[in-house]
Amino acid sequence: MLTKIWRYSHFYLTVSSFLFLLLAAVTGAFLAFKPVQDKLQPYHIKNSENTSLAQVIDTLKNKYEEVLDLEVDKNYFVKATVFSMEADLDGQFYIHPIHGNKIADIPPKNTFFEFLTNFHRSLFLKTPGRIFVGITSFLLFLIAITGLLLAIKRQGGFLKFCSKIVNDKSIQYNHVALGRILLIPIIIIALTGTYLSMDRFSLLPENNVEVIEQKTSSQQNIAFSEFPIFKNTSLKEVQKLEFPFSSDEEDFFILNLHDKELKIHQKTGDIVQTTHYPFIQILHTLSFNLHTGNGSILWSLVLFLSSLAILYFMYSGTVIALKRLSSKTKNKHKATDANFIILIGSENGGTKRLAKTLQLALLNANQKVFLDDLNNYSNYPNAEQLIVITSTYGQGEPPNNANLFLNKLAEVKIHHPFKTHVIGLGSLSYPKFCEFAKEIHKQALLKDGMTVTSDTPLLIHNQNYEQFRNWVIDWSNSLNLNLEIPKELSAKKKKEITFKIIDKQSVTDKYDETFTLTLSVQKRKKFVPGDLLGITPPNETSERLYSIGKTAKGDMLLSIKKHSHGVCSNYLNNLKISDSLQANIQQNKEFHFPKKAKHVVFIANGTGIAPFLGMMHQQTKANVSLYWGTRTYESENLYKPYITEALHTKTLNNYEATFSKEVIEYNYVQELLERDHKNIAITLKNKGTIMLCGSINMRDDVFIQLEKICTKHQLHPFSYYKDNGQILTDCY
Ligand SMILES: Cc1cc2nc3c(=O)[nH]c(=O)nc-3n(C[C@H](O)[C@H](O)[C@H](O)COP(=O)(O)O)c2cc1C
Repeated sequence: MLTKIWRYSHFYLTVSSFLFLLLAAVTGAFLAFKPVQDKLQPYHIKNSENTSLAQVIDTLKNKYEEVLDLEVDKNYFVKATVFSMEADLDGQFYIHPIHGNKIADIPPKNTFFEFLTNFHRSLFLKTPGRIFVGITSFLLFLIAITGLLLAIKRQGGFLKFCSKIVNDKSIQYNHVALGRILLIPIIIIALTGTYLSMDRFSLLPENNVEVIEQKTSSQQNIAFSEFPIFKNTSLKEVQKLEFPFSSDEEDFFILNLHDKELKIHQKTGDIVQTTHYPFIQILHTLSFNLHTGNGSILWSLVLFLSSLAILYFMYSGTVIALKRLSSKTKNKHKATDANFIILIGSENGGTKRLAKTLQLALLNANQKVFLDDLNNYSNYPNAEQLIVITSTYGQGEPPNNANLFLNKLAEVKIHHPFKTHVIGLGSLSYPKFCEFAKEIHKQALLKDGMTVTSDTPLLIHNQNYEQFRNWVIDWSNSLNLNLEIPKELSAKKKKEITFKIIDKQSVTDKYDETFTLTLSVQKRKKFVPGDLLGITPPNETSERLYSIGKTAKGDMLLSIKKHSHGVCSNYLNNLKISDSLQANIQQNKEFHFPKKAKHVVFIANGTGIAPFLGMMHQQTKANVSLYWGTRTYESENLYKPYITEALHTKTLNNYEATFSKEVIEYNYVQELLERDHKNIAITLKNKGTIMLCGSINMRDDVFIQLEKICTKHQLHPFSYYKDNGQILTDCY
């Protein structure tokens, strides 16, 4: 519920301030260069900020006939106002603080920055504009805070806020990851902007000024340059020094420091009055400097990046919001009339898109279907089929529109039984893959009236539409519905390219047939081992994905197990040398060889070895071990040439194989890992990477073994290395 409030607040606050925020961020980005421009003036004398005030006064008094005042700006450039008979040494100009010479005239204000500053402050609308800008600043503060709360929720709690964000390549990832870096500067910009506006409109409480009168202690006249206060004050502490108007004792030096103003007796050097600035004034200066970057190039750079980030957040936020809005639910039939009920758990709309495809297909087949959020679960008197489709978030938690479902499920009695199917959408990058769907499936099995037909829910990684579509086809066929469901979810057709088969090797043992295809890529299209090749066999609609390997010559290598009824594997097996093949290359950056790691361990079973065969040739720097599980000695022959060559060229340092159908000591890779626990522990400890490719079962067994190794060697918990990006998987 709270998340919903934050999300809506975040959304509506941004919408309401959109235009002003846009203008403020664009102008703010340009204005961030003002401190740089200021600092690039030639008046800056390095280290002069430590020069004592006494030294400067002495120099000026000797050099000019009369000195009126002295000012030190944020960049420690020193301005003096003097009287002189020489025309060009009269008035206010920049001086060298050590020898007092004039270095430059005060330049006229930069019209570009003047213009931008006015626009940024008031949009040229005078007082109403200033009010709008002030309110926008405050709204930006609220947007940043609600964004922070949402990011904390997304990460699974306050303590996990700084832990690694799983990069699912979504725009939401960029939104959160960038937000986490620049949130603090943005909050500072928003708060200081609000403060300056409030100050401008006198909305801040009045603070009493503290004035302390001091009695003069000495009667002795001393030279200015000997005044203790001048000797002990360096230029960097000074804002302004006004010289006495006349030699009359009633006229004093007025020295403005950063936190107080001092009245100094012009003969004795005694401080006769100290006025401490009110806190509000100090805060004003601080706010001004923080908001404008005044005096600091580094901070102005941060302000520039933050302004750009605000623009990016507005763009990415709009895309995220549009995605959510476009997946709003519309129903033609009522819940009480429908025979098909689709209930969804979705946070970002991906699940909804799949569910809506099914809803549309059922409507086109003249079926009464009702689609709703899992949280709205109730009684469905005419329901025959219930399809639950849900994603999982956080640490295996429900998405927002499904957090009440399990309680409702327990409460609502079912009067008319119906068949129930559970589909989970998740990502294998998370330790608790589709956990919420699994929980629903478990509860549904126990619920009277919900006839659950399969032992396990359908679990889908990365919103794989193909898998979902295949399920819909099987399900609708079993009901004799023959639904028409589109071949592709998005209208965008992936770009296919032509490959030529240049080699084929196969091995058959008594269990199965496995073969490799070497493909030459026309037009030398770029690919990296670990990318995926999407192949749709002729007269077929569904695409199959194969992990891509690479030969030493740079050709593409595929490793395929032939399934007796497998359409795609049979199609590929029937291809002959010189035949061509149409397919598309899909980048899979999460499974590329880690360029920086010094230790890498490859773990694979079956044809999962393919990407590693390519990766071995691509590297020379890391110490690489390959653990591979297969069935028989014969099956190893297919890959032997690649492995032998890599061992010879030392791009592979260690190779261990297990054979599950042979009578030997080690049958499965996880057993070899147990034996070689030290190698694994060293890899994890030295920030190395462990890459897994093969079956989900192998992955689960290997994970259990890796957990044990972490405990045995007193390393961090296994989840730490996963979160750290040291464990990469491509399992199916
Ligand atoms: C912050 C975050 C946490 C996630 N946590 C999990 C998780 O614990 N288990 C899982 O299987 N998937 C997890 N996922 C992946 C989503 O469930 C998956 O991307 C899903 O398709 C999103 O569907 P939706 O767009 O309908 O919300 C997470 C995604 C994000 C962004």
